[in-house]
Amino acid sequence: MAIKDYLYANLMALFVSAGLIVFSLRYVVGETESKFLAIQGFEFFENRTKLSSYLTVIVVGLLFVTLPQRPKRQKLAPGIPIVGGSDIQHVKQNRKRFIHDGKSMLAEGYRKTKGGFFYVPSNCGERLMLPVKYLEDLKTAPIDQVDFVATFIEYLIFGEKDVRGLKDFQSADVMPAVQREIRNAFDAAFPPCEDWTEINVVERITKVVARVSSCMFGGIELSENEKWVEASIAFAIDGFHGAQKIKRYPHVLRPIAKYFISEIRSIAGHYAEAEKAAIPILEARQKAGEKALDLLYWMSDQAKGSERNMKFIASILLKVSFAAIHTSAAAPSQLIYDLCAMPEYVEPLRKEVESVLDPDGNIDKKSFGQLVKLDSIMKESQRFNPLLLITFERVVHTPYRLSDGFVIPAHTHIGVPTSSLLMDPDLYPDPTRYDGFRFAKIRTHEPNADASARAQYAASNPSSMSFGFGRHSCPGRFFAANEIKAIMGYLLLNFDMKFPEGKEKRPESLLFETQFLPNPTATVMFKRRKQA
Ligand code: HEM
Repeated sequence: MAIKDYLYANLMALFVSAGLIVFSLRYVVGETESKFLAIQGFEFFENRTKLSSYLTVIVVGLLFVTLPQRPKRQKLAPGIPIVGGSDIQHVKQNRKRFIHDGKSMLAEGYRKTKGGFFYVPSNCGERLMLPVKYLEDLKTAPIDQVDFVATFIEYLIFGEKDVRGLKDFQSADVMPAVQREIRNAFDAAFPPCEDWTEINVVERITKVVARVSSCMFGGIELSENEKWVEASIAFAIDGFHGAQKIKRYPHVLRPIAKYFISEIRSIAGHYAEAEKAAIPILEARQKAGEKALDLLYWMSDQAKGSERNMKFIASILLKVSFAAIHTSAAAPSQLIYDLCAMPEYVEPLRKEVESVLDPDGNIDKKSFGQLVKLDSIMKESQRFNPLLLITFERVVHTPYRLSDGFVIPAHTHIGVPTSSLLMDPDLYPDPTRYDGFRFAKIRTHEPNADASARAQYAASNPSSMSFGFGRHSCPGRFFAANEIKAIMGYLLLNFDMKFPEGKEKRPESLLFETQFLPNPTATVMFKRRKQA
């Protein structure tokens, strides 16, 4: 069976490899003249036998080295419906459809099964969508059986590293420095906006977020390092595009193919930039015995054994930026679009932010929790435009039995259809109505402290799955919540905004596989407010 799977999945690779072997063997016996190689001036290979031996060794080595990486064929659990039909023709069509229409496919599966099990075809096989009642069973499942890391094709490029420890980092302490940096970041990323000025929202807000997040990562020295900030933005983009390109290659060829993909080749440069930025900061602190409140200090302080290596710490910093920047930039971008479409929310939010400012014009540590309306509209904005349609994504490697006996077959991508849950009328009454203060009302009127806590932006629970759940739930969500509040607070107090004339429709989000991204080309007019 294993051999059959392997042949099936890597047929093309085997053809290519077999071709190369035949080619090299023919070379050994001297039946082929290589004019091409001669023209290209490969004098190095003066001896054809040598060349053929190299090729043979490379190809055979490649097959052996990559043999364990073969994809496993998936078996489907009996009786579970597949969105769009279960005959192979429809499944194949729907795998393609999922790339740009996954949201409605998930909604269909969720509606028809009333939140039960269903499969949704995708290019990583038929993904099994789980009812949320099983999250408790799975949240502590052994990592080698219910695997989080395997869901990220980017890890092929970046390598793996468990960064869960991040949840213990106290990000609230860096918020005063972060707020000072927000002013600098807007000055650098935004034009003066003395009059109405048209700005590409996603591009500029990503720059602001990258800089502000860098302040949390490594203080002002890191956030003012333009090369680092650029590298941290590009790392995620190259990682994403590189991963999309490498996915087109059979597993057996990926270890080689990655050297021919420009985005993946650029990644080495981003690591070098991370080292150039982080190592001098770490060294200076070590020399001076200096403590700091940022993530870099915290990581170096927590590092044990081989982790104490500065290059290693710099690489982790870059990987955290991958998880942090584009995710946190999406939220304010979507909220800006919402506020331009529903300007009636602007004044109440401004008033709330003004009411908690300290004499320096900052939001202090405790006051972030008092921004109930802002927190609420951030959550409502995320409910309508969740960054990820599916969360709690895992790969189940071996058959996994749930508490009621249902067995998830081996080699299955599982997940929760978050975008559909967020529109479930049993969880969110009148779900298609945008009610910016829906969660603020719950927090103000709900006597039950638990229900009130569940209505917070950073909550992670079976009805609020945007930050995942369980042992891999997003460790950066509390920082993200405060960072987005501080950025939106600054924007609300310092800018008026509106859609450009003739483009008043809220820009639609861009759907790609499981991602639902803020429209990357949309623009908004900004104008600086006159300070009283
Ligand atoms: C609004 C912004 C953000 C969103 C929507 C978001 C969403 C998520 C989601 C859905 C997961 C997977 C959880 C699961 O499958 O159970 C995750 C994991 C992760 N997030 Fe976030 N995230 C955000 C911001 C951040 C920030 C600011 C940081 C870092 C400072 C961060 C660091 C991480 C890390 C390191 C993981 C992997 C955790 C692990 O390996 O166990 N995220 N995030």
